[in-house]
Amino acid sequence: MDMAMAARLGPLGLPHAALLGSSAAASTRALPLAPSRAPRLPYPLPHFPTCRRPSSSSSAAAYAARPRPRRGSPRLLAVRAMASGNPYAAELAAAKKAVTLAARLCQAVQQDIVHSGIQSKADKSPVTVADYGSQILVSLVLKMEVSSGPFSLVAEEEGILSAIDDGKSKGGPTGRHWVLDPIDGTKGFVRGDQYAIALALLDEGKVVLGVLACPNLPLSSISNPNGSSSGGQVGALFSATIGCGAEVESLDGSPPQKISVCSIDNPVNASFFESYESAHSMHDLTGSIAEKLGVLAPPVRIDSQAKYGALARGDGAIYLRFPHKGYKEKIWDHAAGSIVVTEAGGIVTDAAGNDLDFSKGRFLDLDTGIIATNKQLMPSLLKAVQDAIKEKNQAASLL
Ligand SMILES: Nc1ncnc2c1ncn2[C@@H]1O[C@H](COP(=O)(O)OS(=O)(=O)O)[C@@H](OP(=O)(O)O)[C@H]1O
Ligand SMILES: [Mg+2]
Repeated sequence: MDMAMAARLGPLGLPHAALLGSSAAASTRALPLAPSRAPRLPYPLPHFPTCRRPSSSSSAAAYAARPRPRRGSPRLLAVRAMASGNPYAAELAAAKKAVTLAARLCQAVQQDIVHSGIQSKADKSPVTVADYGSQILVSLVLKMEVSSGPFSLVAEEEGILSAIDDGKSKGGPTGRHWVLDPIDGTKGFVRGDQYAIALALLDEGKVVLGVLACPNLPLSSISNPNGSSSGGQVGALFSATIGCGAEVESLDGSPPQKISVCSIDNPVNASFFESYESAHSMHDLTGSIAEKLGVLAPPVRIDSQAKYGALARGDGAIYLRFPHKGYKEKIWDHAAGSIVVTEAGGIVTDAAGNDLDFSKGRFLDLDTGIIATNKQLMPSLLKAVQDAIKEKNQAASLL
């Protein structure tokens, strides 16, 4: 993000409110929800990964002429999984469908919340409807589309309704577990700002797939709002599968585009993302890290894992997250976002430079905070982080 753009972010500490098109009228569309007649679901056109498509023209012609089963059928998913060479292709397609559908529900509810001004009242029921509704939709779609083996879902919302009891799984180092945050960035959602539906798959303790639906994030870079090639389209779907790279497409189903983190190697040209809520990340510490590193641009504050998506496509160079003492990070707040960034060529670690370990159950066991950037900036970022933490601890010990 350049300095001119940073200066346009506005004086109220609400950079994304203006920049990211966060007014409900501009950024959300009232899309029709699923008809109640299950199991017919209004799926968007599926897109499939392109890890190893045939490259020669004759094999491409044979590929194009292959017998085509009914769109969306389990057999089609299996055939495409084999053709693409991506062992998680069926799961990826199902995950994209699931979060796209959940995003439609959330968009409709957010529009209602913002229009009715309900966010200022004590009544939390619309958020609850969207949260549980999102989880139920994702759970149902995954169960319908990915039938092999036992179904295990680690999700933010546990219990309450028997229909979402699937969210009670504890995760862990063995087997496959879906990891879901049905609305990540609830505060942003209620404010009418950024949020995400974040879904990942753990296989033997490793994140192998992640999808992030960001209904209010512009499809093109937020670092260059004037250079938009997507006609001001809002609503981005990020996805990544281990070893296959990361992609972004519109939530309306445009063809996926490969994405990669920025190649900035001088912190002077870097910008950094952090939590919108100061209760979720220590803005004084992140400010000190940025200063030590030599970052000149002010922080770009965005709710939810939309930050990981924006970082993965190079809208900014660095992501810093330092919760206040005692907070335990949950796996659903980072699983999808972290694989989108690493598959886009970035690095995600804790404050000590360790990889995030998603095999320990519902929580991440990590040192102090989470940082992400490209390979060029990571060594100096780690040093700045450690220096800033030391300085903060020394100052605290003097009190
Ligand atoms: N006290 C505290 N400290 C740190 N983190 C917390 C805390 N409380 C909640 N959370 C989790 O933060 C998730 C959203 O945080 P983000 O940083 O992504 O967004 S935000 O800018 O703060 O809104 C948020 O996600 P959702 O609960 O899904 O909205 C929480 O999982
Ligand atoms: Mg969350």
